[in-house]
Amino acid sequence: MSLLPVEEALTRILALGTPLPVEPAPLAACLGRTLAADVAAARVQPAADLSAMDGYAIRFAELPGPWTLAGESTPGRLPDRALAPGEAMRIFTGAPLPAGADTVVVQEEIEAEGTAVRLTGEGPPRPGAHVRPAGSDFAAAAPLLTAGTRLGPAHLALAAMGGHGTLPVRRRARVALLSTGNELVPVGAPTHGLDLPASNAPMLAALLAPHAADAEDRGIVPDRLAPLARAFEEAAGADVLVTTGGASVGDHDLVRPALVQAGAAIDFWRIAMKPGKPLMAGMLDGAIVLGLPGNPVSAFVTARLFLLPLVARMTGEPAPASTRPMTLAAPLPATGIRAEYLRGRTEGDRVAPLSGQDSAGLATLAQADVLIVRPRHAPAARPGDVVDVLPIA
Ligand SMILES: Nc1nc2c(c(=O)[nH]1)N[C@H]1C(S)=C(S)[C@@H](COP(=O)(O)OP(=O)(O)OC[C@H]3O[C@@H](n4cnc5c(N)ncnc54)[C@H](O)[C@@H]3O)O[C@H]1N2
Ligand code: MOO
Repeated sequence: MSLLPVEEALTRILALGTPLPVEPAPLAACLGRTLAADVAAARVQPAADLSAMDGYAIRFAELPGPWTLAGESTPGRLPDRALAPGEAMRIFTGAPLPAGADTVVVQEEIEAEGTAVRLTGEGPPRPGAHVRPAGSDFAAAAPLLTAGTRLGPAHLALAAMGGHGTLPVRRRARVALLSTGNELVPVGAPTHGLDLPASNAPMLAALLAPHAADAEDRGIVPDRLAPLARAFEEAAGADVLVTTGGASVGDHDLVRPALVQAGAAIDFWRIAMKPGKPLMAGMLDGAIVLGLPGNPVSAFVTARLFLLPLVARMTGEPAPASTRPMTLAAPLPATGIRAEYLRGRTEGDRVAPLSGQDSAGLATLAQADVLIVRPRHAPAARPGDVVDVLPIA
């Protein structure tokens, strides 16, 4: 039995995925997304010289006054007249300066009685004081955001102020999840006897969520060829079809034959890793198919290693964190023909494997914050040796 090395499996899976089209998405849907094209301002900000304070618009050269009151300026509309010599206009924060004015005196330094406006304080220190000049935030067509920016709240606000209600990002990936197995029952349903909650679907949906991928749970399919093939045909409209279970060599492991019956082209099956050996990849009617093992930990590890980088490539999002070196706090045995991904827990700058590495053990998975990556044919490792770890929490 030949098992594909992990690196080659990843290369072949990534080769199946092409970046999804760039489309305008509403700002509310863009938080955390990666901008797919440069964005320029569609307007000038501020659109005119605006007051930064509540007070009086004057000519700086006419200080220290006094002035005659000449109407008022409020935000959102231009004053209906210019400032004549010797005049001051009442003005509010965010309101445009009348033509002829160049400075604002704050109202705390003014005494106004009827139309007489008098300076009571020191007055503005320089021409242009308390004025936000037109275009001082950004000019028309100014570059606002560059492609590749991970969009945060401030970027979204800047885009909105720049006149944009949408931003160009790659379309989110639609990932159909199919759980296979006669023993499975929906999550949260009462279990009788040997019923098993289909825990892989919520786990995979949660893994996918930060990577701009929407999981569509297509439910549970029994281990029978015809219903499996039918479910695969129906799910093929998704960008990626992910199955869990039925991927191994048992008599009830029918995912591969059912995929073939549905018309899928299988790229590879079975890889040199533990857990995760029965991984399968292929194409079905334009959808990429990943057949993950049913064991919950095997499904988690293969999704982390192969599914997440695939959707990140398709959606234009950064690939999930890669490995980093760390010092081992406990010994590890030599590995064989499969690379091993052990649930580990870090403490300070050291990492230790958790006890109990069975592929079905979710309690251990929930305690782990990294996978300790051990290459194939690695010699035994001792405390103090450096190993690669992959963050999972
Ligand atoms: N003779 C051999 N037996 C097995 C081999 C092998 O090479 N030769 N490989 C083993 C390895 S490695 C793995 S991993 C498992 C995976 O097999 P399958 O992908 O066919 O998974 P199932 O048999 O359907 O299920 C395994 C296990 O996981 C439970 N399960 C299935 N689906 C879910 C789900 N959606 N949520 C939670 N748990 C699920 C299922 O009940 C089983 O207990 O095969 C070994 N066998
Ligand atoms: O490769 Mo399996 O995933 O060890 O249990």
